[in-house]
Amino acid sequence: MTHPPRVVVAAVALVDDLAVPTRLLAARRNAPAALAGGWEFPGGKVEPGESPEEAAVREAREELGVEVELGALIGTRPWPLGGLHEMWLWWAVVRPGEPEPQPLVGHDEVRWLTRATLHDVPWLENDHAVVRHLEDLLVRGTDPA
Ligand SMILES: Nc1nc2c([nH]c(=O)n2[C@H]2C[C@H](O)[C@@H](COP(=O)(O)OP(=O)(O)OP(=O)(O)O)O2)c(=O)[nH]1
Repeated sequence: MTHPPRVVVAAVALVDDLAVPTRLLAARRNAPAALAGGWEFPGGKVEPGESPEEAAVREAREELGVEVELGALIGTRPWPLGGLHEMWLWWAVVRPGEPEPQPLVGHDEVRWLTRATLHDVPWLENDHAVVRHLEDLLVRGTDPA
């Protein structure tokens, strides 16, 4: 039996520094109801005629109001998100001179997490594998007391 191809989602693991990432931006979804309140990586579906990289940059602009620079892809293949979607995820940083990321569209809060606080928010179920993967890659930064 064949299955329809998964919908491709492009997203960013926005960090403070590509070489030495110590904090990661998580965003809390405000819709749809089934996902609202869950934390995720800013991103969304790749549109026709767009590369996944272009989609990741566009979604960061639309959702957070910032221009980002992409780093390396995280993992060697897309991360499965349940049976319907798969997610390409890039390291990324906010470009110099840009404002702080804001929850403009799709989210009602954004929060910088460190390795120590990475699991303090309820990540979407489908993101648990990639979040565990990132835990090993985030450098232990100093948390505010
Ligand atoms: N952006 C993003 N989506 C995720 C993550 N984890 C996860 O399961 N998803 C799911 C939720 C959605 O079903 C799908 C992404 O769709 P979306 O609703 O964010 O896409 P979009 O911005 O293009 O929205 P729309 O215009 O189609 O409504 O992937 C994640 O970490 N980031």
